[in-house]
Amino acid sequence: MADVNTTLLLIPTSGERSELLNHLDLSAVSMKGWTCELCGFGLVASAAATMRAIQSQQPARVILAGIAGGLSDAASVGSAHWFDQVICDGIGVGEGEQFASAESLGWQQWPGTDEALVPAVGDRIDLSRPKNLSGEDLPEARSEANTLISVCAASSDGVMASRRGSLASTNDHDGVIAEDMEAFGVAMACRMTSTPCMVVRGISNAAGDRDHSRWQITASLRSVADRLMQLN
Ligand SMILES: O=C(O)c1cccc(C(=O)CC[C@H]2O[C@@H](n3cnc4c(=O)[nH]cnc43)[C@H](O)[C@@H]2O)c1
Repeated sequence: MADVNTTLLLIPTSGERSELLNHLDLSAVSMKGWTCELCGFGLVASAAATMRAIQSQQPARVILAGIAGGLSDAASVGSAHWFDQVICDGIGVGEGEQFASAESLGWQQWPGTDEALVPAVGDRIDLSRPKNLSGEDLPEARSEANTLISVCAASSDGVMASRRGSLASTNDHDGVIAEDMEAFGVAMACRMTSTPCMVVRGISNAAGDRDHSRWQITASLRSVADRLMQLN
C-alpha cells in the first residue's frame, strides 16, 4: 500500500546521494517521513525513473536535489538554489545559434489531457516553491525567480554556456542561472501525475568548465543539505 503523505527526495547519482546524506540530519529527515531514491542521469532516465517512483509511492510532493553548473554570477560555485521554473534545451530543430525550440515552432511537448486535468507542456514547467518549517514561503524564495535549464549534453565551453545563460526571458528576475541534466524530465513526470515538484541544486562548477579540479561538489551539496533542512 502506498504512503500518500511522503516527500519523495530524488537524487540523480549514487555519488551525489552519499555526499548529500553525509550532510543531512538523517533522524530529522526520517522524522519528516521523507523517502529517497535515485532518478538516474540525464533527461530520459530521470523522467522514466520519476514516473516509476511516483506510481509506486504516490508521494505528496517530489524534491529533486543534486549538483548543477552555474550560468550566472547569481549562481556562484558552492551555493545552492531553489528554482521557480525549468526550461529545456535541445528538443526542437537545429543546434547552437540555429536551435529553435519545439514551443517556438508551435509544438507542445505534451498536449495536455482532453479533460484539461493535466495542462499542456511546451518548453517550460513551473516548479513549486519551498516552505519553511511553519509552512510559509522562505524569504529568499520570494525574492528570487530562478530558472534552471535542463540539457542533454553539458556545456563544453564558455561560448555554449553563455548562449544558454542568455536564454532567459525578458525580465531580469527570470534569469537562467544554472544548467542540469534531469530537472525537466522529473518535472514532466510530476506534471503528468499532478504531483508538486520542487528542485534544489548546488552549484558544483561553472557551466563549461571541464577542469574537475575546480569543481566543489562537497561544498555545493552541503549547501543543498542546508536548504533541505529548512523545509517542513
Ligand atoms: O566531464 C565534463 O566535462 C562534465 C561537464 C559537466 C557535467 C559533467 C557530469 O558528468 C555531471 C553531470 C551531472 O551533474 C549535473 N551537472 C553538474 N554540473 C553540470 C553542468 O555544468 N552542466 C550540466 N549538468 C551538470 C547534471 O545534472 C548531471 O546529473 C561532466
